[in-house]
Amino acid sequence: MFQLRDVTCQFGRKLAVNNVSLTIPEGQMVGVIGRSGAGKSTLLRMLNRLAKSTSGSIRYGDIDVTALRGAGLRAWQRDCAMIFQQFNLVPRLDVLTNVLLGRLNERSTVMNVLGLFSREERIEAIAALERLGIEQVALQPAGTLSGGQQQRVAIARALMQRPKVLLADEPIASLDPLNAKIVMDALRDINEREGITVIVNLHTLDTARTYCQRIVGMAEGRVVFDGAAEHLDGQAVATIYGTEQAIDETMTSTALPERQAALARPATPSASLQPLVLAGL
Ligand SMILES: Nc1ncnc2c1ncn2[C@@H]1O[C@H](COP(=O)(O)OP(=O)(O)OP(=O)(O)O)[C@@H](O)[C@H]1O
Repeated sequence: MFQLRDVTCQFGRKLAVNNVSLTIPEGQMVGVIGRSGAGKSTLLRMLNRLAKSTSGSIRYGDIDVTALRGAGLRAWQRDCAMIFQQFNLVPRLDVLTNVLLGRLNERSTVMNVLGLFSREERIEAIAALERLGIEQVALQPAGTLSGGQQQRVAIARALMQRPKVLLADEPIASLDPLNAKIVMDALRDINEREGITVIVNLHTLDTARTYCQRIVGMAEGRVVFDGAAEHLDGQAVATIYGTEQAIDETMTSTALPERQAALARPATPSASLQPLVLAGL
């Protein structure tokens, strides 16, 4: 489990995250919400050490995350995968290679320099793509895919890391509601089936309510709400978003009419061997 004690991150005079203490048991799906600038991204980035805390302690089980360096830090960043709003794929490389890049940290430098991936690694990458319903695009350049497809590739790449924790920094902020639903369903499925802890920053309140067992609300760097979705009442929302006015949650809704929702369900993975053949297996 994660244990954060009095964690602070300061940029110059700006306190991006201010004295945050949280305990996150393994296997939870946690939504972090708050206004722009509340400190959500900085909090997530400190968890996998893309950002360094200024003070306080972050532990994951026996690991003192804040003290990690070198090989220990690389191992942690493999265990703690992250996906981003802008997908961060290599657009000119094909989808399969992008997914295989999730394995780079575990391989020898020679294998990496030669760009060699084993048959087992390729099969695992195809299986990850199948699970997300996009195995048919395995050999297309990643940059030619739609945003929703690209985010699914990013999730497949994260799965290749065999992570213990999946951090998602506004993964649906650039997607339309249909693709947002596909991506959030995939994150929920990974959380439920593998028991991987998922911590996801969200702008849309109703998405947090629908998908997250636990919601953490941030305002000006501090945690101002921490509880179950059903306890997120009007007063809590006003504290998080700093407004007395009721927020119209349907404005940013990811809820879909039933017909569109049916379209959003990933197709059953095809029994066809075509992607494997295409991938040279
Ligand atoms: N590298 C940085 N250097 C200076 N200031 C930063 C840096 N990163 C974040 N900040 C500042 O810290 C505060 C928190 O930023 P952060 O990106 O964590 O907020 P956020 O809640 O994720 O916002 P958004 O929803 O817009 O992404 C903001 O005021 C931001 O300008």
